Amino acid sequence: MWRGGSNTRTCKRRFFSSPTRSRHHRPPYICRLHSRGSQHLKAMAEVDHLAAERATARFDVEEMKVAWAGSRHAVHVADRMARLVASDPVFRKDNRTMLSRKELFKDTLRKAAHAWKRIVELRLTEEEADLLRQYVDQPGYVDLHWGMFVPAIKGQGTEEQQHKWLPLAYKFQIIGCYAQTELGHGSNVQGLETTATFDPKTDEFVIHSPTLTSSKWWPGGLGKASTHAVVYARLITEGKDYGIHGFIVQLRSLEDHSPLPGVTLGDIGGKFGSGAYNSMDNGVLRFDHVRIPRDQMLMRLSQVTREGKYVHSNVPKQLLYGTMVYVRQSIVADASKALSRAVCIAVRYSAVRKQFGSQDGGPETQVLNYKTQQSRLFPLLASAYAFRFVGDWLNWLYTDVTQKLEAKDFSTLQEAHACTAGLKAVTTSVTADAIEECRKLCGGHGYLNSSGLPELFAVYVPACTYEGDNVVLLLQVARILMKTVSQLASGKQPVGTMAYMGKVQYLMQCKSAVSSAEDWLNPDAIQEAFEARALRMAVNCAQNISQAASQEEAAGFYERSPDLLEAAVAHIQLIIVTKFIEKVHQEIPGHGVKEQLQALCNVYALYILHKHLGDFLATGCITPRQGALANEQLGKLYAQVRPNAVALVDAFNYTDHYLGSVLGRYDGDVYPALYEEAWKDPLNETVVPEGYHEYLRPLIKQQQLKLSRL
Ligand SMILES: CCCCCCCC/C=C\CCC/C=C/C(=O)SCCNC(=O)CCNC(=O)[C@H](O)C(C)(C)COP(=O)(O)OP(=O)(O)OC[C@H]1O[C@@H](n2cnc3c(N)ncnc32)[C@H](O)[C@@H]1OP(=O)(O)O
Ligand SMILES: Cc1cc2nc3c(=O)[nH]c(=O)nc-3n(C[C@H](O)[C@H](O)[C@H](O)COP(=O)(O)OP(=O)(O)OC[C@H]3O[C@@H](n4cnc5c(N)ncnc54)[C@H](O)[C@@H]3O)c2cc1C
Repeated sequence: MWRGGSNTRTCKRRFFSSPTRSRHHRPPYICRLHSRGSQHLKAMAEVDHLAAERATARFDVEEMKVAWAGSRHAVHVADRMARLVASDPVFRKDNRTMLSRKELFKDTLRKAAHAWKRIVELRLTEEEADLLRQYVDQPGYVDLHWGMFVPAIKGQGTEEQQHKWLPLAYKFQIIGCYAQTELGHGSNVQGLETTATFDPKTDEFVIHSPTLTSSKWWPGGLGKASTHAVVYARLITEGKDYGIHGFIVQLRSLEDHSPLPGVTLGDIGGKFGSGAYNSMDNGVLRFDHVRIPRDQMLMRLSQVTREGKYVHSNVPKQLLYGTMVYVRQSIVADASKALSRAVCIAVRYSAVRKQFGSQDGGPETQVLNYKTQQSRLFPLLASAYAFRFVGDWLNWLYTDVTQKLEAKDFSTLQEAHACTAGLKAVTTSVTADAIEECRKLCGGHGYLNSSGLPELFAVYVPACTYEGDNVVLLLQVARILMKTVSQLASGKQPVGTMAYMGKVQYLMQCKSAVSSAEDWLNPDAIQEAFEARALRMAVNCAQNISQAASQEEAAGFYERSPDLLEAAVAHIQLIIVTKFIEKVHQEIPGHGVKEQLQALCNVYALYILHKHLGDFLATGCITPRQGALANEQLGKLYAQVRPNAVALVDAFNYTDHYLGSVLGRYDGDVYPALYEEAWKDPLNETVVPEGYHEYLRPLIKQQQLKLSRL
């Protein structure tokens, strides 16, 4: 209805003849169209364009919301916080991609201050405050303050240090960040160059950046906002380098925010995408012999005495990496949020969008009905649910390991490291690719900022790099896999997520019993195929490394690292599949909810099997015929998901504000919204663009003159 040719033609004519005007003095045709748009929006406000889709759902959406959120309480709190944010004009974000970097940063400061005001006024609990910040949905210094600075002090500070610093941080009397990465080194933490040299004469550490490459580079919140940082530096005392340790360092005056003497700092510059992560002040920091009191070294794991003697508590030194482990597990939960947002937009829009299918002027086909659209989109929908459940499990594992560490039981440290590193790597890589796929699934309109997808991608994609580059993290998993394989011969039974490797005799020679497409619905068949694939890939790598007898083991590992990456991915995919199967085995209330989750679990597993068929065939876990049967079953599952697709994304319970997408609107009224949104662009503030008189008019006139001379 909005494609009416005659109006468009009128528009064009008048555009060319109109002088420059402000938006408030639009030519009549724009006002007419525009007000028609607004009236239309109003008239249609109560029309649910997706009602027919919602009516075909075969399960109780309210109960699915509970399964997704984890509990009825969680649904309720999230709902309240999301609405609180959506109804507050300060938290508006639809204009974000049009702001300059300075405006965007100031807007972030304003939102953070307003969020804090609301948290205090409403006396929100920690759970509520976290959710409120999540729904504000704008990266900023508070993420690092709460997400890394506070956890670093909690994890690595003594009781006394926590007692001193945490109350200041909790009340925002100081703002902190996590300053680890340097210009020259990020992945290689042991290669950091900043020094903290103990001076026994004054009982102080001298923090210094000896080279350009030792400049701290990247820490979020450092550039402009933070007053303090936990700085990671090489501890030097009595002339000896004891490696990397954490120190609390004040960077800016608490009076006027100016840098303290010896401190040079600023923002590192604009980043990928408009809006997006540019709201964050990632910073650069250099120290010129800055002195801090000795008691600002985080001393829970090791200490320096008044005399300068280094004392290491009887704990694994990797506990220094504890903050990264904590953040990695929270990033897995964030992956399901980002992925579910993109999928929600793509599913709703695919149900609204129609193309082809009618030869006689009748209704066209919803693009969601195309099998290709389903085979690209439904695995992503299933992955969002899979990541949600594995994220919950990882959170449980993290809590369990933390309790054990408190009791000085370090036996599960390796398991925590392997699972957080591996799951962080796989879920963020898949999510980043999936957001881009969702953009393509939305066709041309997906490329508009108003679809919300470009910004979501730009904000999300650095998750593949921060908190550990994904390749570097997967190689950590591979190393642990190789260690576990090498211990099998000595009879040591692997535990936790590696326990399946203990079935090595069976898994190395088992053959899948699948003989029909339906057989792939049996979770035992899936589990066995995934276990056998993961183990055989790991064992193959171990054999190849040891067969390179002339080489050192490390050199063999280096040579085989591309294969090792794939073995690590296979192991992590097994964990995700296993946790999804376990979830579906639990009692899940609500009409049809369990059946839907069962279908999604099968979609996830069979999609991975189909995508990595080469691995399954090469390791002899399944035959080509069984691979074809898996694909056949996948097609049947897509047909089962189709009538439930819109309701399955409704279960994420996202407000239109949080989604931030005209394509993903709950009511599906996409076209008027797209049309309306276009007029908000600053380029439409004048009908004749700035620059017309300088560049366009002279060009056109010159060409006209040339033509007239011919
Ligand atoms: C909807 C929108 C969502 C938006 C979401 C926004 C969320 C915002 C959240 C965050 C904002 C971003 C903030 C970013 C912050 C950062 O990036 S901070 C910097 C992070 N840096 C890194 O991650 C560096 C990565 N490197 C490392 O971790 C290490 O250098 C290493 C690669 C692990 C290597 O370590 P190292 O050199 O010390 O040693 P190795 O020889 O490899 O290992 C020795 C043994 O230690 C074990 N190990 C290693 N790490 C750990 C660990 N963390 N825990 C436990 N054990 C560990 C390793 O297995 C070896 O064991 P072994 O001796 O038995 O073999
Ligand atoms: C948006 C953003 C926010 C950040 N926030 C913070 C923060 O708050 N605080 C902080 O301290 N840091 C922060 N960082 C830094 C971040 O943690 C590092 O960038 C990250 O750990 C990767 O390290 P790198 O940059 O040194 O990458 P590099 O290690 O230089 O990676 C370059 C390439 O080398 C490859 N590579 C590296 N080592 C190996 C290896 N051993 N084997 C095979 N391949 C390898 C990588 O896979 C990659 O392809 C942030 C980064 C970003 C992008």
